[in-house]
Amino acid sequence: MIARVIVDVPSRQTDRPFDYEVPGELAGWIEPGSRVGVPFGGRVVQGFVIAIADNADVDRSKLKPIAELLDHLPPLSPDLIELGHWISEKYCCPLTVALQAMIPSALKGKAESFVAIAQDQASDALFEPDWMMFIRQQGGEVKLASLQAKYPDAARDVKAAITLGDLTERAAIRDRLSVRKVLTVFPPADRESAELALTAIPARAAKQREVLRFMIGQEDPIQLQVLLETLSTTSSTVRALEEKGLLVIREVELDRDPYAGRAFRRTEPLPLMEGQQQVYDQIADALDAGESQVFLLHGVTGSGKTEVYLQAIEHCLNLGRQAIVLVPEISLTPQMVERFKGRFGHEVAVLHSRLSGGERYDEWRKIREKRAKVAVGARSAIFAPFERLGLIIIDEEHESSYKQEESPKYHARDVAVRRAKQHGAAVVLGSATPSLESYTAAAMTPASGNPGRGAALLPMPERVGGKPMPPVTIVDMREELRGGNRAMFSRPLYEGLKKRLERGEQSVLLLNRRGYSTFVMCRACGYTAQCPHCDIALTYHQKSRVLRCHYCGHAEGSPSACPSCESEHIRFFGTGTQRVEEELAKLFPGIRVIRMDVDTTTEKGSHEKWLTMFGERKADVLLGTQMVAKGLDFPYVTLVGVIAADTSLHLPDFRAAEKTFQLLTQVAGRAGRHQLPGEVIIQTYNPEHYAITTAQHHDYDAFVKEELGHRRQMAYPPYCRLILITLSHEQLPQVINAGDKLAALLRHSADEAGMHGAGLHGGNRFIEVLGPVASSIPRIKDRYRFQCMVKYRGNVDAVGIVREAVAAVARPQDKAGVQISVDVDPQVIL
Ligand SMILES: Nc1ncnc2c1ncn2[C@@H]1O[C@H](COP(=O)(O)OP(=O)(O)OP(=O)(O)O)[C@@H](O)[C@H]1O
Ligand SMILES: [Zn+2]
Ligand SMILES: [Zn+2]
Repeated sequence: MIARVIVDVPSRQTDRPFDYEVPGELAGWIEPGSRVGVPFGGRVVQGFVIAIADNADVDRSKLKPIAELLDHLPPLSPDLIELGHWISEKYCCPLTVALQAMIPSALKGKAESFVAIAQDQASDALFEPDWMMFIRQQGGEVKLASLQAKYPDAARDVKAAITLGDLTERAAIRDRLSVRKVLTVFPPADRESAELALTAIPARAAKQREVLRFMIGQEDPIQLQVLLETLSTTSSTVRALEEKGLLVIREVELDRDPYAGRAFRRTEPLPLMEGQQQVYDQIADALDAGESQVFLLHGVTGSGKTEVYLQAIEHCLNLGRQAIVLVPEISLTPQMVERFKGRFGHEVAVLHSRLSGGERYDEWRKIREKRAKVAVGARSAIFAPFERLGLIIIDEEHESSYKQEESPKYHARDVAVRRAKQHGAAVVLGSATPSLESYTAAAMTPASGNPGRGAALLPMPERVGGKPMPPVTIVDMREELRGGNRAMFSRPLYEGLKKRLERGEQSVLLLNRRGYSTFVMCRACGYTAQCPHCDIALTYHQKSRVLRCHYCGHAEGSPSACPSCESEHIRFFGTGTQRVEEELAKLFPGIRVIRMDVDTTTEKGSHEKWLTMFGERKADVLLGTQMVAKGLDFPYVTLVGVIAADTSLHLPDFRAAEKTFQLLTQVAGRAGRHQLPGEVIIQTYNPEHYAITTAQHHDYDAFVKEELGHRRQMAYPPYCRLILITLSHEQLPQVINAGDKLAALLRHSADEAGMHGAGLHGGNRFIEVLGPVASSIPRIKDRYRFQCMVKYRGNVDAVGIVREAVAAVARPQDKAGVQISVDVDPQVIL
């Protein structure tokens, strides 16, 4: 039997399967998806079996055997392997990179060396060195690392022993983490005879009696440590009972449950509102039909999308299938998790990056071992290893965080559609502000009947219970300035906050973080602190008083005088949110403010802590960045204020207006969701910009119409697709050279395909190559960066053209060569 293995050596030359012999004893265990250790280039590396074959492509006698099998259940299934091929093709990355992205990082093993005493080495206690005795004591084999640690002076002897063949060396893959096991005590199986034995225990062994009596009355096994603490006894007492055969102590696999000890109040399905019911029925029909179908659920904020998700999932589970729910990392708040745990209890596995590696691994195992039926998580939860997937929900589908920024640069939305096809599952993309890509795809297909290849649009234009959308006031900050107000709060926002304080209601304040970053500036000469390795300003961290670069991690102390003009008028601007907080305290003495930004939410569980506090009305204002804009549902929030709406409008990104509109609409949606009516105040310097005026009127359609006009004119998505190619090198001429070469190759291929050239944007099929130009951050980590952009439309294999051109320019063997990275459908263009 031959196994085709993809080795975990991500490079272009190794991006193909290698054949290995399956040793007889592993034949029954190895299957496609198995994780194995294989000899490769003189070491042992991890790999995935992607196929089993009878015959090898090469001379079979030359094949090496698989060294080891790493898990008893293969972590990947054939459908995930197929998905991996698709990702590697579509997003231009090695297959191993795509496969690695699908499994928890705990399973990214690394090789470890072991040394063993050779079979024919007889024991010679008199003359054997200590280290040899040590290996014998350990059962004949030890980790090389532990031998090195214990006998640092023996290196020469050990090496000699290996050369002579007295010791053999073996490599194996070790996982970063393993299953956590704890000693657990089991109650006596036969309680009657245990009662008898109890009477036979002598009175002086009172502790033993107490433990046994306790265990007889115990229904479930109990962790040894807990037992010892409960009865304040020692393990020798329990061991004594074990020796008498009265109790059993065994190692039991433990799940590191991040939500352990948390009681989630069970919720029942709510009777659906009419709008919800219509949407639900369509999704349920698709689930019943078991055919893959994509829906775009366009529901305004507070329209009750989550309840529709919950009931659709319930229907899916009743059909014996499983469901995945993706939510943006930032809104994967306890409030959100609670809603799913509250409905489906233990059947929910939660996967997000704030869990430790071990916790994430255990949640993943719950899915793998069929103990969980619903996975709620961020982007990578799309790979949850379910076998019969029925439903995939992507909440806030417009969020750019669904696109992974490092390789594999996949978009979870596109992967979801592909996975759903494999399983005959339904996909529900939900948003109050759908991305233009999804919306145009859905708008072209009718909501009922056969939706063909696109998505079916499911509108929910009204809030639950007919509650009105909150009125939005736009404040022109230029007018405020002309009127003599130079503060960061306009008069209407100041009045609004004051009123809320008087009434004991709550406010949410959003600071659009981008552009408001923290920096150091000299007031005398205008000097700003720059990273010496990247062409970008350093960020000031007030807590630690250091200047840090967000791209390369460079850190330095903050200067007390200007390095450029030696003036002492150098100012450190704290984070925008810190400044707002200070201002609030000045204006409203005694005001209780919760500030949520990167600085206050790094600690584990801090999100939860702040939101719980706010929910308990222990604060008047929740102030924060993007993270306060999404998903929150608090009944006493009656005012939402946006401090500066336009900081994101002028970014060099064709999606700037779309992102601004989405953010404003989302945050406005936090107000007046329950009994109390809400109000929204947006401060801006661009009051007539359509992204702001349409957000004011909650008018998604008007925004889309205007924005699509611009996109069509400039030939940007959704009117075409993009591939961004970034080249980098430490030497500027090298990057420029490689960039020119790459662009020339791309243009040549495009011409050959007969489709190159400007002015073709009107056609149904075109491909255009832009650049090379310097990236908008021209240098990161001492590497200069240039980029080319490929725009294309229609039935063109642009990815194929790019792949070939990149392969021709890049020399992967040459580590010092120009690095080229390809981003298909980029979300961030920097
Ligand atoms: N059928 C229903 N009957 C009564 N209340 C409901 C119903 N459906 C939802 N709700 C309530 O309405 C409120 C808003 O619902 P939900 O949070 O699901 O809206 P949403 O569309 O997800 O909003 P957003 O996009 O703003 O997060 C919640 O408090 C929810 O409990
Ligand atoms: Zn830097
Ligand atoms: Zn200066």
